[in-house]
Amino acid sequence: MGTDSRNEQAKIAAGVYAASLVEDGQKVGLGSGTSAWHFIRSLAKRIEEGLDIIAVPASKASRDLAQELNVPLVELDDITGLDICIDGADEVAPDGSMIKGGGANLLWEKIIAVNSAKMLTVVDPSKIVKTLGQFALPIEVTPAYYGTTIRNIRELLAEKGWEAVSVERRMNGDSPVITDNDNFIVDAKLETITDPAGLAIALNQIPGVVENGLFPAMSKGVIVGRPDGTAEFLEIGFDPATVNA
Ligand SMILES: O=C[C@H](O)[C@H](O)[C@H](O)COP(=O)(O)O
Repeated sequence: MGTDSRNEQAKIAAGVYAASLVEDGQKVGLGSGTSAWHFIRSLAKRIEEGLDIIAVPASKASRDLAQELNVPLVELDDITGLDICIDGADEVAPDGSMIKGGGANLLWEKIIAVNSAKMLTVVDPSKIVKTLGQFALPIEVTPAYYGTTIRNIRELLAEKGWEAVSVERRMNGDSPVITDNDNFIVDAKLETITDPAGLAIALNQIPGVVENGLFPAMSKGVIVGRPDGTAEFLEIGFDPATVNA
């Protein structure tokens, strides 16, 4: 089995495990990305079997998938918060801090995460890290004056001593990647991210930055799937060495 296919099997296992944790009557946040979509598929099967929940999607793609699978959707604005939200991550550290936005979704995801009583993360083992920062940090910015915003991001990082390797607008061939909110994504590759909370706050002070993909200490538990179809629930404070051993 190739690495991609092994990771896919692991993501399916994490999604199935996560869906088994959802309880009748809950209001559920549906994350985005390939791992979260496996969760949505598995949740849809449980709904077919009688599970009674309502859900809010964290991206247009997740909304489309949920609608196709007859998952009952409501507007977040019409309810007061969610019981649980299940989402993927590009990196997750032992304190529950994450980098998200590898698929250009982060703004709806963050709104949903902060309005959920509990956020759980579904990943394959490759996403578990000791310290965030191998993955370039996605930052959603307005198209208006994005070049100036990128310059301001570079200046902020230099000023704070957060060594940046590169800060670039994300492209898809010759076209900029456009988010669900018609914004651009800027990917900031840092040497390492030692202060996710401080960096997240500082980035959001820059006019033109809509939101960033740092989710500091937000996850309340990590479900790691494995290529053999098993999955493990990691409490926050887990030892990353045991995951990739
Ligand atoms: O923008 C995408 C989201 O933040 C995803 O949850 C994240 O990129 C992880 O996606 P995947 O499960 O496909 O690796």
